Amino acid sequence: MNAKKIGFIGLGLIGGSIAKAIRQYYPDYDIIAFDKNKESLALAIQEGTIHTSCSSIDDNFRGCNYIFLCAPVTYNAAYLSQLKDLLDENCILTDVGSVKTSIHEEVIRLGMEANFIGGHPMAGSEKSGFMNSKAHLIENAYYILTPSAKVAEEKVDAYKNFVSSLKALPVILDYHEHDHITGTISHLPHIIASTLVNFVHDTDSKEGMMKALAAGGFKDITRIASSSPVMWQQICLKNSENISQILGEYIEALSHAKDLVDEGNEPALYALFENSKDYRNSMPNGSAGPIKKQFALYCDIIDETGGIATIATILASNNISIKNIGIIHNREFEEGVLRIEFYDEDSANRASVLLQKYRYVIYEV
Ligand SMILES: NC(=O)C1=CN([C@@H]2O[C@H](COP(=O)(O)OP(=O)(O)OC[C@H]3O[C@@H](n4cnc5c(N)ncnc54)[C@H](O)[C@@H]3O)[C@@H](O)[C@H]2O)C=CC1
Ligand SMILES: O=C(O)C(=O)Cc1ccc(O)cc1
Repeated sequence: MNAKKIGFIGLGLIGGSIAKAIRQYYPDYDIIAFDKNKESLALAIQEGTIHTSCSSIDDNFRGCNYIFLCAPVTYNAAYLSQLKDLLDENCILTDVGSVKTSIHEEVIRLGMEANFIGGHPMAGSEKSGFMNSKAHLIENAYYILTPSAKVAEEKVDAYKNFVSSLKALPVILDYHEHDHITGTISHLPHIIASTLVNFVHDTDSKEGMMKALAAGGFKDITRIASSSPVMWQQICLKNSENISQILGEYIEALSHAKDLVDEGNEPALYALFENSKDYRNSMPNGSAGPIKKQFALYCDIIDETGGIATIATILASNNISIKNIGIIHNREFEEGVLRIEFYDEDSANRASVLLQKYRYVIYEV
């Protein structure tokens, strides 16, 4: 296959991860990038992820087969006009933004539909920047494509195949539908997480007891409150209609929950938690989806020197690699447990069987 030229505008967590995946699967492709952060570009050159770092959207971008817009959503749309005269007829112009209607509207306004296929990898994290990017970030994750009305079928097929070749799972969606779906399953949860964290901050005592005692449940549902403020500011500005409507409906759901508490409505409160438990448990547990599945188990451990080393040795001598390991102290595990994270499900299952053989008590959460 002919080596292709790929351009990136924005080389942070997502741009960097896609560039690294391309470098891994297509080592001979020419990758060029522009980012306002010069240090990221220097690091990407040094690591061999990109060949050319650009100080603006300049002539280097001519002749690209693909151009990925990977900056926060407002900037992606703002850069389209600078790209217009640099695109070949065959170039596939795409973005990775979390909101799609606004960029499609700008593409239509500028007459760039024949080149544009919107994109959105449903993978990421609360971390940002090139230094946190990873070649396998999009692996097994759904990758939504929103083709423009006037883009040729062959371009859509080529892009779908390219996404699959990077081990992501392409899904075609209408861009309006995309913004309603992500408004509900991604944008609303981020707003809930951030307002909840701020609520604790604002209502906590001077001594910060709430902060000190915040348990696993609070931390689980607020992890994403640590995400990039500029990215989420721009998502809220660009998907405001959907988010406002969805927030309105969600506030009604919260208000209904308050009514049940005020009434002391036993059956309805039970049903609230039973329904959520059943539906949450029915969600696929594969690695695809916005939150990558973590393959972790929890293990009781006596707090003594060498305790962790013994477990690490048992696992290592059975060729099971540990991704992360650490002691957790919270209300669920009063005595403190060891949390061990693995790279895949098979390793987690083998570790569980093995450690139980050595009489460790294992919790799979
Ligand atoms: N973080 C996540 O989990 C996900 C983010 N996205 C989308 O991906 C896009 C990028 O997000 P991340 O990579 O997470 O953010 P990031 O903050 O890690 O990367 C953004 C990059 O764009 C650069 N940048 C910012 N403003 C710029 C400008 N005006 N000109 C040139 N470069 C500029 C930054 O220096 C940074 O390197 C956003 O549109 C976001 O909506 C999509 C899926 C997941
Ligand atoms: O960290 C997480 O779990 C996320 O939710 C990441 C994420 C953030 C923004 C997106 O548009 C898609 C995925």
